[in-house]
Amino acid sequence: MSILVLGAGAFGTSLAQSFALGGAEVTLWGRDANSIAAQNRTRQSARLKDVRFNDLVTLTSDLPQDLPDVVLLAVPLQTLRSVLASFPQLNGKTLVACCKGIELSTGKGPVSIIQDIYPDATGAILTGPSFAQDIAIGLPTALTLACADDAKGQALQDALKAPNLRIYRTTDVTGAELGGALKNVIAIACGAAIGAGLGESARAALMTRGFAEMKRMAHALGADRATLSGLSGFGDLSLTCSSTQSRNYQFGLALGRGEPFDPTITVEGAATARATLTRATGLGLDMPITQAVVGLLDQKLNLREAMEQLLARPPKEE
Ligand SMILES: NC(=O)C1=CN([C@@H]2O[C@H](COP(=O)(O)OP(=O)(O)OC[C@H]3O[C@@H](n4cnc5c(N)ncnc54)[C@H](O)[C@@H]3O)[C@@H](O)[C@H]2O)C=CC1
Ligand SMILES: O=C(CO)COP(=O)(O)O
Repeated sequence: MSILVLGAGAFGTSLAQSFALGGAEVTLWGRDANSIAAQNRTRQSARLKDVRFNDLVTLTSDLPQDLPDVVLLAVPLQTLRSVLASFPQLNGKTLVACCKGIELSTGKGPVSIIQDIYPDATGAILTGPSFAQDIAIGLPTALTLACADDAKGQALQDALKAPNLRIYRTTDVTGAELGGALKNVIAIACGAAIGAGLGESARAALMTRGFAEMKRMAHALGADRATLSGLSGFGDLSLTCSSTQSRNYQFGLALGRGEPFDPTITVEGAATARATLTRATGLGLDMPITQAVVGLLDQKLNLREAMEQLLARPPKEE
């Protein structure tokens, strides 16, 4: 079995390492030729601590014409369309999105983006509660693989083997995409609440009511509510809203403390909050926490005002 991983950041590196440990020959492609050459020389990951590449991982910055059938796409969601478009040899392959978010310019998730560019490809998404550093050092992790065609999903599930990964399967692509995308927005809200000293009770309220927003949007877009209760939804929401390993949560903490945040760090929830709010407005959905996050990002609200707005909403049934 051979696999290509596009994107040699944290997540791409961890998946390459894990599937190599499972016996696959993995090509890990990164755009930065100098960094790839250095990692090839040292066999140490530049992105993850204490990770020495397995011998079955080949690093390259030069994508061959002839590609393996299974390609994992581990680049930030907002760059996915342009990365796909720059490699026409991806046409017809099984393309597995390993990114979380909603595209700002179209309101689409990663599998729809894949289908836009390569209608003949098989699109799927691998998502769920997983920190790259944990995966790369072999800690046990469970993920969701969503593919609309169940037979192809099953073949992919069989192919993607790693000793520390347990991969569950679903055909609900929309539900899996939305869970992974929207949990990052709620994690920013939770980080902001903790950063501003509003306390653990406030965080629990934001997580729970944030989950209600996630399910509301998923239902409106035809997803199965049960998917949202699984690894890709509730599972990832609970991890991301409670761990300082999460960059979305860290970004929220900085917002809440009024501190700057390194703009080069991948924080998918920021663009996704804006894309989600636009989509929700179009669908006539009430998503007050997402709206508050966008207000904070756009500096139209401060944290006290955002909390006051949420608390002053008319009473309703849970
Ligand atoms: N880091 C983690 O623990 C996890 C990350 N993810 C998801 O994986 C996706 C990627 O995130 P990370 O690997 O963590 O981010 P990262 O910031 O560590 O790496 C992103 C990689 O994408 C590359 N990249 C950025 N723009 C590019 C472009 N235009 N063309 C080619 N390459 C480009 C960068 O050079 C970098 O190597 C995100 O959607 C994230 O939500 C999912 C689960 C866990
Ligand atoms: O998606 C993740 C955990 O499942 C990683 O979260 P961050 O992108 O917030 O670091």
